Amino acid sequence: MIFKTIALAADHAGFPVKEAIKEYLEKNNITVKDYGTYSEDSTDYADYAHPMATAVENKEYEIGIAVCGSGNGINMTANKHQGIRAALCWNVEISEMARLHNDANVCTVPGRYVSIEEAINIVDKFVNTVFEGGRHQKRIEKIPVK
Ligand SMILES: O=C[C@H](O)[C@H](O)[C@H](O)COP(=O)(O)O
Repeated sequence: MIFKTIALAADHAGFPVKEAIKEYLEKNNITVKDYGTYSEDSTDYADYAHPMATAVENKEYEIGIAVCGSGNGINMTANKHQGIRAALCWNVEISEMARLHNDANVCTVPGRYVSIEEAINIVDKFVNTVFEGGRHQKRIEKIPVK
């Protein structure tokens, strides 16, 4: 895997998938910081997405992986951070493109719409794909609002 330190976040809808991802990453000797949530009790995705995104933005962790029901809420929240490029990765190909073309540093997964196996495959592709650079470099540099 390219990345060795990963921050995790989820709401209640993403909790089971987040737990499976955490187990998978730890089995692969990745240093994981879990920003919660820690159960399926109803909660608010922004409370977990913001700390995860801050940690990635501050380079405490190389990338983030975040799960909510649709993936959208947690994705929107993470993308409010200047240093974050969060991509909604709903299949393996999109996950690969998010790294190849967008140098995404947060992978958001729609926990209610993918199986555990699909989620692991999405994450596996994300953490093993290198940004292509080249023409894509100047494009990602144009994303932030100055
Ligand atoms: O974008 C938001 C996420 O999909 C949430 O996980 C979802 O809205 C939670 O829904 P509920 O409160 O009905 O479990």
